[in-house]
Amino acid sequence: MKDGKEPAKRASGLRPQSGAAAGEAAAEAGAPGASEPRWGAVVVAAGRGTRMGTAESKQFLELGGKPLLIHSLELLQGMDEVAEIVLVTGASDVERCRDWCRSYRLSKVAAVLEGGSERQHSVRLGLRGLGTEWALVHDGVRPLVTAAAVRACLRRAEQTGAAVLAVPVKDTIKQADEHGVIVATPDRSSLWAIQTPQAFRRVRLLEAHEQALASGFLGTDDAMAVERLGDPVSVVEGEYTNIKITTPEDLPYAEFLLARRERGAES
Ligand SMILES: Nc1ccn([C@@H]2O[C@H](COP(=O)(O)OP(=O)(O)OP(=O)(O)O)[C@@H](O)[C@H]2O)c(=O)n1
Ligand SMILES: C[C@](O)(CO)[C@H](O)COP(=O)(O)O
Repeated sequence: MKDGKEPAKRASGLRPQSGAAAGEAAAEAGAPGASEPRWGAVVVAAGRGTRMGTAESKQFLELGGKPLLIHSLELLQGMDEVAEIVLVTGASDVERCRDWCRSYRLSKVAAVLEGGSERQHSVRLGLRGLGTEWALVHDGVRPLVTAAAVRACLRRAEQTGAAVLAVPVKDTIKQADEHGVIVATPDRSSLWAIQTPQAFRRVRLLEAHEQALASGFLGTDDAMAVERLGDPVSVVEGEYTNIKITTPEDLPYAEFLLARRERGAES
């Protein structure tokens, strides 16, 4: 992986027309949906998965018979709101990701780009590859997000400018000092566990990430970059099943949730 400060390399055209260009063409032609907001998606998959500890990066491990990453790409591919997708991955994985995009017929994937050393850098590089007014950012390791949840997040962002999926915290949360002694118990009623997608006006999010880079700020999600500019970011209640595959026990749980979903039980 290269350092995030270098410019993003645009792929040599998995899909020739950018979402913005496609939207303009549709508007000119008076096509249905021409006036709908056109979303671009950055799917980040350039992490090393150190907490998972597998030789293969977790985003490429098999889930339900296909690489884990493909699940959320297929979901976004199927959503009318999404005009184009930029996939960001590690330097040595770009070619196999391009191959998968072709074989899984992910025609909305306009580019597969090389990411940066931190999630924040990967997002910024991905945003530079999009041409849409609105941008959502999704972790490639959250394969179980549903279209209903994504849609709710996008709709709220269109109303407020910025929105993220989240679920209310179920446990009591404690803050402990360096000796492991509790120092505070924040009021759980205002605490949310934050997920992706996170949705914004693309130019504002890019500006937020560029300012974060310039000032050496490193956040663990995209909202943090926007919050520090003073912009309000809304939380949209999502689903507890939208788990991030992070540690080994997450994978069999995801298999269970996927199988249950495929049997037609609740999501
Ligand atoms: N330099 C990075 C780091 C992370 N990510 C992506 O950001 C998402 C969330 O990150 P996380 O779960 O922390 O993934 P890893 O960084 O791979 O995991 P770990 O922290 O255990 O190494 C993942 O889809 C991951 O691939 C990325 O694109 N570029
Ligand atoms: C963005 C995120 O998914 C929100 O929960 C998360 O913060 C990214 O992963 P990490 O484990 O914090 O690196």
